[in-house]
Amino acid sequence: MKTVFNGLRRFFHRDTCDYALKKTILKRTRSKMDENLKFRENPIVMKLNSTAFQNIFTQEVLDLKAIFDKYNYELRIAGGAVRDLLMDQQAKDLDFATTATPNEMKDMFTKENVRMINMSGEKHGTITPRINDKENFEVTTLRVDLVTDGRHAEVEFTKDWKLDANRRDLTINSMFLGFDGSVYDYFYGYDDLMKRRVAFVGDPDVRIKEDYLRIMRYFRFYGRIAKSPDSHEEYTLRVIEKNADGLQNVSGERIWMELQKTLDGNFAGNLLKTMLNVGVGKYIGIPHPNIESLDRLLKRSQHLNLHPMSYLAALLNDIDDVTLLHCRLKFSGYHRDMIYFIVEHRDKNDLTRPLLPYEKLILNSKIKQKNSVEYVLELLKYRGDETLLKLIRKWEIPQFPVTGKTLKENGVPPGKMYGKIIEKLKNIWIENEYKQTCEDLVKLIPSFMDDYKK
Ligand SMILES: Nc1ccn([C@@H]2O[C@H](COP(=O)(O)OP(=O)(O)OP(=O)(O)O)[C@@H](O)[C@H]2O)c(=O)n1
Ligand SMILES: [Mg+2]
Repeated sequence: MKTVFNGLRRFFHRDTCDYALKKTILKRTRSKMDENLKFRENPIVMKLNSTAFQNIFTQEVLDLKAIFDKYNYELRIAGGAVRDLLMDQQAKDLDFATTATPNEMKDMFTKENVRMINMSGEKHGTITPRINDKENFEVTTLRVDLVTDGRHAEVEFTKDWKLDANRRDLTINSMFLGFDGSVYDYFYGYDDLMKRRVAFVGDPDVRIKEDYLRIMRYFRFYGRIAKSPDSHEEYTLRVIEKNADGLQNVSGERIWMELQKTLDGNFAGNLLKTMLNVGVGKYIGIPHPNIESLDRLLKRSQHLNLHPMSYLAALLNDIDDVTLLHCRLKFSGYHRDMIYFIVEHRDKNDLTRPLLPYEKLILNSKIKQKNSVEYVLELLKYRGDETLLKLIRKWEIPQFPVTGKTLKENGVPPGKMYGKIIEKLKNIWIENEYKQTCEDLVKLIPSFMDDYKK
């Protein structure tokens, strides 16, 4: 009760809260559950017994469960792993939910000599024990999100599994799995999963306002679950549209993490278009998307297993757009260089030696050769040029025969001249189709030295 009061007090002193958010908070503090939300009285919908399910029981998982049993706390697998196991996929990582509070867990693990790491999640209920000095597990106390600012939540712990399921984003992510294989499903997530339906738990408006990143998660899971590219529920899309501006306060890194997975999955192009249609672009660094160019890309190259960067590149009009997007999403160096590379070189043509521009890009690149080969392959996929793609895949990268040592042995003084002469020799060697040997090229050095001395 004290937590509720503190939450409310803090909330009413916050002038940044908008009206919709206030509504959300009042509703959750009053009834603790979304009003009028239909739920199953008897939540156990089935018993899992698949191989994927049996595979989760490593010694460490069993030892973790034994500790909770010893202290009489309930422990279940929550969220994503349940969803994946129900689709007969291996669970990537296991998130656990428990009736024990963080303090109770800390006491228990301390008594059992289990080390806990990364205590930063504690105020949201997450404790991370390291079992047998081998594996870390995130175990989170059942909770209700009281006050949310669209990114972070102030929480209250509960013993009610249904309330914890209610605060989760999508019905398919709101199930729990007992160690005996029982699947606990309060909000018809199992039915939705079977129907391949992606829906928020209860009112999408409430769920999204609790954490605007859920807009991006919706599209990611749509790609994972849905059978066809455009079977979104109209109401869900309208609510996303209404809330798209909430994404402006979500960090670029988190947005990019979700978007990258979406563009790596099914229906990437369609989902990107739907996102832009509902007005997400402006808030994720693509204020003026070139949809026609994306359509052309999809037509010529969709079957080539495009990299996420190609989809994004198609939407960008020029290098300035790339810079804007990078500033918003904070790409890694590898991704940043790839998207600059594609946009910079996508319009180049050479009809006499069509491979030449790509060979030059690889041989002259200032970035690691392995990366430049990957960028060129993606550029050709982007262009939909399957003939060149095959040729460049077969191309054996020739070794440039001149090195710094060669220059030194031929009397070039160390310093700036080295780089310039190497570059010049390399271009001549490329233009002559790599036929010249080191001896041939060395003969050209004196004339270049004269040029640079002038
Ligand atoms: N914004 C978010 C993030 C997470 N969750 C809940 O927390 C669970 C775990 O989150 P996370 O690990 O991020 O996603 P998963 O669903 O496990 O998917 P993945 O397989 O990608 O880990 C989700 O299933 C969901 O129940 C949520 O409700 N809202
Ligand atoms: Mg997960």
